[in-house]
Amino acid sequence: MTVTQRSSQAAKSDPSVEGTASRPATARPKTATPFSGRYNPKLIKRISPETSDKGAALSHKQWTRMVTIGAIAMILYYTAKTGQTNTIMAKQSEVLESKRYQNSVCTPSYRQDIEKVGSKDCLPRKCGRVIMDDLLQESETEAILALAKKGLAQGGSSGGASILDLHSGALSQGEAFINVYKVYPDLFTRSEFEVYKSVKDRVKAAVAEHFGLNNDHLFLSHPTFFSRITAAPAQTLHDEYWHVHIDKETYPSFHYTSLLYLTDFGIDFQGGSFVFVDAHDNMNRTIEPRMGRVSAFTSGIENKHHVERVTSGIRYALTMGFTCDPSQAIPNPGDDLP
Ligand SMILES: O=C(O)CCC(=O)C(=O)O
Ligand SMILES: [Fe+2]
Repeated sequence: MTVTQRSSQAAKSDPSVEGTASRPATARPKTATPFSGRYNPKLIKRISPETSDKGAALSHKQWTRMVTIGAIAMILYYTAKTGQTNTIMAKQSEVLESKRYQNSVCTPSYRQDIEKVGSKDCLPRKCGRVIMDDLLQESETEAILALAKKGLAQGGSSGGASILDLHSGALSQGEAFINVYKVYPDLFTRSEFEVYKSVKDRVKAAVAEHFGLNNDHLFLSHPTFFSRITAAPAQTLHDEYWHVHIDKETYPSFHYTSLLYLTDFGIDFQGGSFVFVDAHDNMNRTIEPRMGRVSAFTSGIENKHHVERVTSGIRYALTMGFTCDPSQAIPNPGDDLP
Protein backbone atom coordinates (compact mmCIF):
# COMPACT_ATOMS: atom_id res chain seq x y z
CA MET A 1 0.00 0.00 0.00
CA THR A 2 1.61 3.25 -1.06
CA VAL A 3 0.84 6.71 0.19
CA THR A 4 -0.72 7.68 -3.11
CA GLN A 5 -3.17 4.81 -2.94
CA ARG A 6 -4.70 6.16 0.22
CA SER A 7 -7.96 8.00 -0.16
CA SER A 8 -8.40 11.65 0.64
CA GLN A 9 -10.73 13.70 2.76
CA ALA A 10 -9.44 16.45 5.02
CA ALA A 11 -11.36 17.60 8.07
CA LYS A 12 -10.45 19.83 10.99
CA SER A 13 -13.13 21.16 13.23
CA ASP A 14 -11.96 21.07 16.86
CA PRO A 15 -11.18 24.69 17.80
CA SER A 16 -8.88 23.60 20.63
CA VAL A 17 -6.56 21.83 18.19
CA GLU A 18 -3.81 23.97 16.76
CA GLY A 19 -1.49 23.56 13.85
CA THR A 20 -1.61 23.80 10.15
CA ALA A 21 -3.98 22.73 7.47
CA SER A 22 -3.71 19.41 5.80
CA ARG A 23 -3.88 18.42 2.22
CA PRO A 24 -5.88 15.54 0.83
CA ALA A 25 -3.79 12.49 -0.04
CA THR A 26 -5.28 12.37 -3.53
CA ALA A 27 -8.09 14.22 -5.29
CA ARG A 28 -11.39 12.43 -4.79
CA PRO A 29 -13.57 12.33 -7.93
CA LYS A 30 -16.81 14.24 -7.59
CA THR A 31 -19.48 11.55 -7.66
CA ALA A 32 -22.42 13.41 -6.10
CA THR A 33 -25.30 13.88 -8.50
CA PRO A 34 -27.71 16.77 -7.91
CA PHE A 35 -30.69 15.89 -5.77
CA SER A 36 -33.65 16.11 -8.10
CA GLY A 37 -36.42 16.37 -5.52
CA ARG A 38 -38.23 19.46 -4.40
CA TYR A 39 -35.34 20.83 -2.30
CA ASN A 40 -32.93 20.91 -5.19
CA PRO A 41 -31.85 24.60 -5.18
CA LYS A 42 -32.33 24.66 -8.92
CA LEU A 43 -36.05 24.03 -8.38
CA ILE A 44 -36.65 26.47 -5.55
CA LYS A 45 -37.34 29.44 -7.83
CA ARG A 46 -40.00 27.48 -9.65
CA ILE A 47 -41.95 26.58 -6.47
CA SER A 48 -43.75 29.46 -4.88
CA PRO A 49 -44.38 29.39 -1.09
CA GLU A 50 -48.12 29.42 -1.74
CA THR A 51 -48.13 26.36 -3.95
CA SER A 52 -45.25 24.32 -2.56
CA ASP A 53 -47.14 22.55 0.25
CA LYS A 54 -50.35 22.05 -1.69
CA GLY A 55 -51.81 18.63 -1.06
CA ALA A 56 -49.21 17.68 1.58
CA ALA A 57 -50.36 16.27 4.94
CA LEU A 58 -47.61 18.27 6.69
CA SER A 59 -46.27 21.60 5.55
CA HIS A 60 -42.60 22.17 4.76
CA LYS A 61 -42.30 24.18 7.98
CA GLN A 62 -43.80 21.36 10.06
CA TRP A 63 -41.46 18.80 8.50
CA THR A 64 -38.44 21.01 9.17
CA ARG A 65 -39.50 21.50 12.78
CA MET A 66 -40.04 17.77 13.30
CA VAL A 67 -36.68 16.81 11.78
CA THR A 68 -34.85 19.47 13.84
CA ILE A 69 -36.50 18.37 17.09
CA GLY A 70 -35.73 14.72 16.26
CA ALA A 71 -32.06 15.49 15.57
CA ILE A 72 -31.68 17.50 18.80
CA ALA A 73 -33.35 14.71 20.78
CA MET A 74 -30.97 12.12 19.31
CA ILE A 75 -27.87 14.22 20.09
CA LEU A 76 -29.09 14.81 23.66
CA TYR A 77 -29.86 11.11 24.09
CA TYR A 78 -26.38 9.96 22.99
CA THR A 79 -24.58 12.68 24.90
CA ALA A 80 -26.51 11.90 28.08
CA LYS A 81 -25.91 8.18 27.61
CA THR A 82 -22.14 8.31 27.13
CA GLY A 83 -21.38 11.75 28.56
CA GLN A 84 -18.82 12.10 25.75
CA THR A 85 -18.90 13.57 22.30
CA ASN A 86 -16.39 12.78 19.59
CA THR A 87 -14.14 14.69 17.28
CA ILE A 88 -11.38 13.57 14.91
CA MET A 89 -7.97 15.14 15.46
CA ALA A 90 -6.45 13.59 12.35
CA LYS A 91 -8.14 11.52 9.70
CA GLN A 92 -6.34 8.76 7.84
CA SER A 93 -7.28 10.42 4.57
CA GLU A 94 -5.54 13.73 5.26
CA VAL A 95 -1.83 14.45 5.19
CA LEU A 96 -0.75 16.97 7.82
CA GLU A 97 1.63 19.39 6.15
CA SER A 98 3.15 20.25 9.49
CA LYS A 99 2.45 19.26 13.04
CA ARG A 100 -1.01 19.46 14.56
CA TYR A 101 -1.07 19.80 18.32
CA GLN A 102 -3.11 20.51 21.39
CA ASN A 103 -1.64 21.79 24.63
CA SER A 104 -2.87 21.07 28.13
CA VAL A 105 -1.88 21.80 31.70
CA CYS A 106 0.53 19.33 33.32
CA THR A 107 -0.57 17.94 36.66
CA PRO A 108 1.70 18.84 39.60
CA SER A 109 2.40 15.14 40.26
CA TYR A 110 3.62 14.63 36.67
CA ARG A 111 6.06 17.54 36.99
CA GLN A 112 7.16 16.42 40.46
CA ASP A 113 7.90 12.94 39.13
CA ILE A 114 10.20 14.38 36.46
CA GLU A 115 11.89 16.69 38.97
CA LYS A 116 12.51 13.71 41.26
CA VAL A 117 14.19 11.46 38.69
CA GLY A 118 15.49 13.65 35.90
CA SER A 119 16.92 16.95 34.79
CA LYS A 120 14.83 20.11 34.87
CA ASP A 121 15.69 20.34 31.17
CA CYS A 122 13.40 17.35 30.70
CA LEU A 123 10.35 19.22 32.09
CA PRO A 124 7.88 20.04 29.33
CA ARG A 125 7.16 23.65 28.41
CA LYS A 126 3.57 22.44 28.29
CA CYS A 127 1.81 19.09 28.41
CA GLY A 128 -0.28 17.88 25.52
CA ARG A 129 -0.15 15.94 22.30
CA VAL A 130 1.18 16.34 18.79
CA ILE A 131 0.69 14.58 15.46
CA MET A 132 3.20 14.66 12.60
CA ASP A 133 2.88 13.16 9.12
CA ASP A 134 6.07 14.60 7.65
CA LEU A 135 8.73 13.37 10.06
CA LEU A 136 9.76 10.17 8.30
CA GLN A 137 10.32 9.22 4.71
CA GLU A 138 8.04 6.66 3.12
CA SER A 139 11.01 4.35 2.48
CA GLU A 140 11.93 4.41 6.18
CA THR A 141 8.41 3.57 7.28
CA GLU A 142 8.29 0.75 4.75
CA ALA A 143 11.59 -0.62 6.06
CA ILE A 144 10.31 -0.47 9.65
CA LEU A 145 7.08 -2.23 8.65
CA ALA A 146 9.07 -4.96 6.88
CA LEU A 147 11.18 -5.42 10.02
CA ALA A 148 8.06 -5.66 12.20
CA LYS A 149 6.39 -8.15 9.86
CA LYS A 150 9.50 -10.31 9.67
CA GLY A 151 9.90 -10.47 13.45
CA LEU A 152 6.24 -10.97 14.24
CA ALA A 153 5.94 -13.69 11.60
CA GLN A 154 8.18 -15.88 13.81
CA GLY A 155 5.60 -15.86 16.59
CA GLY A 156 2.15 -14.49 17.24
CA SER A 157 -0.33 -14.43 20.06
CA SER A 158 -3.26 -16.83 19.96
CA GLY A 159 -5.42 -13.78 20.74
CA GLY A 160 -5.68 -10.58 18.72
CA ALA A 161 -2.62 -8.68 20.00
CA SER A 162 0.99 -9.67 19.41
CA ILE A 163 4.08 -7.72 20.39
CA LEU A 164 7.74 -7.74 19.45
CA ASP A 165 10.17 -5.88 21.70
CA LEU A 166 13.46 -5.54 19.84
CA HIS A 167 15.18 -4.43 23.06
CA SER A 168 14.35 -7.35 25.34
CA GLY A 169 13.68 -9.79 22.50
CA ALA A 170 10.15 -10.54 23.81
CA LEU A 171 7.90 -11.92 21.07
CA SER A 172 4.34 -13.13 21.64
CA GLN A 173 3.86 -16.80 20.98
CA GLY A 174 0.58 -18.55 21.71
CA GLU A 175 -0.43 -17.40 25.16
CA ALA A 176 3.14 -16.54 26.28
CA PHE A 177 6.38 -14.97 25.02
CA ILE A 178 9.64 -16.27 23.62
CA ASN A 179 12.99 -14.52 23.35
CA VAL A 180 13.41 -13.97 19.63
CA TYR A 181 17.19 -13.54 19.97
CA LYS A 182 17.53 -16.95 21.65
CA VAL A 183 15.34 -18.81 19.18
CA TYR A 184 16.42 -16.93 16.03
CA PRO A 185 19.80 -15.37 16.82
CA ASP A 186 20.51 -14.14 13.28
CA LEU A 187 17.05 -12.98 12.30
CA PHE A 188 17.75 -9.25 12.00
CA THR A 189 20.52 -7.59 10.02
CA ARG A 190 22.74 -4.69 11.02
CA SER A 191 21.04 -2.44 8.47
CA GLU A 192 17.62 -3.25 9.96
CA PHE A 193 18.84 -2.20 13.39
CA GLU A 194 20.32 0.94 11.86
CA VAL A 195 17.06 2.07 10.30
CA TYR A 196 15.27 1.34 13.58
CA LYS A 197 17.77 3.46 15.51
CA SER A 198 17.59 6.28 12.99
CA VAL A 199 13.77 6.38 13.15
CA LYS A 200 13.85 6.26 16.95
CA ASP A 201 16.38 9.12 17.06
CA ARG A 202 14.25 11.27 14.75
CA VAL A 203 11.11 10.68 16.81
CA LYS A 204 12.98 11.36 20.05
CA ALA A 205 14.38 14.64 18.70
CA ALA A 206 10.90 15.68 17.54
CA VAL A 207 9.45 14.93 20.98
CA ALA A 208 12.21 17.00 22.61
CA GLU A 209 11.66 19.84 20.17
CA HIS A 210 7.88 19.94 20.52
CA PHE A 211 7.79 19.82 24.32
CA GLY A 212 10.81 22.13 24.71
CA LEU A 213 13.25 19.62 26.26
CA ASN A 214 16.98 19.16 26.02
CA ASN A 215 17.22 15.99 23.91
CA ASP A 216 20.36 14.91 25.82
CA HIS A 217 18.25 14.57 28.98
CA LEU A 218 15.61 12.40 27.35
CA PHE A 219 16.10 8.64 27.03
CA LEU A 220 14.41 5.74 25.29
CA SER A 221 12.75 3.49 27.87
CA HIS A 222 11.13 0.10 28.40
CA PRO A 223 8.77 -1.11 27.02
CA THR A 224 9.31 -0.01 23.45
CA PHE A 225 7.66 -2.48 21.11
CA PHE A 226 5.92 -3.28 17.84
CA SER A 227 2.28 -4.28 18.01
CA ARG A 228 0.29 -6.31 15.53
CA ILE A 229 -3.44 -6.33 16.18
CA THR A 230 -6.09 -8.43 14.44
CA ALA A 231 -9.76 -9.05 15.12
CA ALA A 232 -9.08 -12.48 16.68
CA PRO A 233 -10.78 -12.84 20.08
CA ALA A 234 -8.60 -12.19 23.13
CA GLN A 235 -7.23 -15.29 24.87
CA THR A 236 -5.33 -13.67 27.73
CA LEU A 237 -5.18 -10.26 29.42
CA HIS A 238 -2.19 -9.42 27.15
CA ASP A 239 -4.61 -9.39 24.23
CA GLU A 240 -6.90 -6.77 25.79
CA TYR A 241 -5.41 -3.64 24.31
CA TRP A 242 -8.66 -1.65 24.14
CA HIS A 243 -8.99 -0.53 27.77
CA VAL A 244 -8.78 3.17 28.65
CA HIS A 245 -5.49 3.81 30.44
CA ILE A 246 -2.81 6.31 31.41
CA ASP A 247 0.64 5.36 30.14
CA LYS A 248 2.43 6.65 33.26
CA GLU A 249 0.44 4.06 35.24
CA THR A 250 0.83 1.23 32.73
CA TYR A 251 4.53 1.95 32.05
CA PRO A 252 5.86 3.79 35.13
CA SER A 253 9.16 4.91 33.58
CA PHE A 254 7.44 6.77 30.71
CA HIS A 255 7.26 10.56 30.70
CA TYR A 256 6.57 10.89 26.97
CA THR A 257 4.88 8.34 24.72
CA SER A 258 5.25 8.20 20.97
CA LEU A 259 3.49 6.06 18.40
CA LEU A 260 4.49 5.35 14.83
CA TYR A 261 1.71 3.94 12.71
CA LEU A 262 2.71 1.43 10.07
CA THR A 263 -0.61 0.60 8.41
CA ASP A 264 -3.72 2.55 7.44
CA PHE A 265 -7.03 2.81 9.24
CA GLY A 266 -9.94 2.03 6.90
CA ILE A 267 -7.66 0.46 4.28
CA ASP A 268 -5.47 -2.17 5.92
CA PHE A 269 -7.79 -2.61 8.91
CA GLN A 270 -11.14 -1.47 10.28
CA GLY A 271 -11.59 -0.19 13.84
CA GLY A 272 -8.31 0.37 15.72
CA SER A 273 -8.48 4.16 16.03
CA PHE A 274 -6.53 5.78 18.85
CA VAL A 275 -8.76 7.87 21.13
CA PHE A 276 -7.87 10.46 23.78
CA VAL A 277 -10.61 10.45 26.42
CA ASP A 278 -10.74 14.05 27.67
CA ALA A 279 -12.63 14.57 30.92
CA HIS A 280 -12.27 18.38 31.04
CA ASP A 281 -14.68 18.91 28.15
CA ASN A 282 -16.23 15.43 27.83
CA MET A 283 -14.68 14.96 24.43
CA ASN A 284 -13.16 11.92 22.76
CA ARG A 285 -10.45 12.99 20.32
CA THR A 286 -9.53 10.42 17.71
CA ILE A 287 -6.37 9.87 15.72
CA GLU A 288 -6.89 7.59 12.76
CA PRO A 289 -3.71 5.62 12.09
CA ARG A 290 -1.99 6.40 8.83
CA MET A 291 1.22 4.81 7.57
CA GLY A 292 4.15 6.99 8.67
CA ARG A 293 2.05 9.10 11.06
CA VAL A 294 3.77 9.84 14.37
CA SER A 295 1.91 10.95 17.45
CA ALA A 296 3.49 11.89 20.76
CA PHE A 297 2.10 12.98 24.10
CA THR A 298 3.00 13.53 27.70
CA SER A 299 2.31 10.23 29.47
CA GLY A 300 0.36 11.61 32.46
CA ILE A 301 -3.30 11.73 33.39
CA GLU A 302 -3.87 14.58 30.89
CA ASN A 303 -3.60 12.00 28.10
CA LYS A 304 -5.93 9.18 29.07
CA HIS A 305 -6.54 7.07 25.97
CA HIS A 306 -7.42 3.78 24.42
CA VAL A 307 -7.33 1.93 21.12
CA GLU A 308 -10.65 0.93 19.61
CA ARG A 309 -11.08 -2.73 18.83
CA VAL A 310 -9.84 -3.83 15.44
CA THR A 311 -12.76 -5.44 13.63
CA SER A 312 -10.91 -6.70 10.53
CA GLY A 313 -7.51 -6.60 8.86
CA ILE A 314 -4.11 -6.13 10.55
CA ARG A 315 -2.92 -3.05 12.40
CA TYR A 316 0.84 -2.55 12.89
CA ALA A 317 2.32 0.15 15.11
CA LEU A 318 5.46 0.94 17.06
CA THR A 319 5.12 2.27 20.63
CA MET A 320 8.22 4.11 21.84
CA GLY A 321 8.49 5.39 25.40
CA PHE A 322 10.82 8.14 26.55
CA THR A 323 11.90 8.86 30.09
CA CYS A 324 13.70 11.66 31.91
CA ASP A 325 15.18 9.12 34.32
CA PRO A 326 18.68 8.11 33.16
CA SER A 327 18.48 4.93 35.28
CA GLN A 328 15.53 3.78 33.13
CA ALA A 329 17.27 4.30 29.78
CA ILE A 330 17.60 1.32 27.45
CA PRO A 331 20.28 0.77 24.79
CA ASN A 332 19.65 0.45 21.06
CA PRO A 333 19.04 -3.10 19.87
CA GLY A 334 21.87 -4.55 17.85
CA ASP A 335 24.54 -2.45 19.64
CA ASP A 336 26.21 -5.68 20.74
CA LEU A 337 26.40 -7.19 17.24
CA PRO A 338 29.95 -8.25 16.36
O1 LIG B 1 -1.13 1.53 19.35
C1 LIG B 1 -1.64 2.57 19.77
O2 LIG B 1 -2.23 3.38 19.05
C2 LIG B 1 -1.57 2.91 21.24
C3 LIG B 1 -1.01 1.85 22.10
C4 LIG B 1 -1.03 2.23 23.55
O3 LIG B 1 -1.86 2.97 24.01
C5 LIG B 1 0.00 1.73 24.42
O4 LIG B 1 0.84 0.93 23.99
O5 LIG B 1 0.01 2.14 25.60
FE1 LIG C 1 -1.11 3.72 25.91
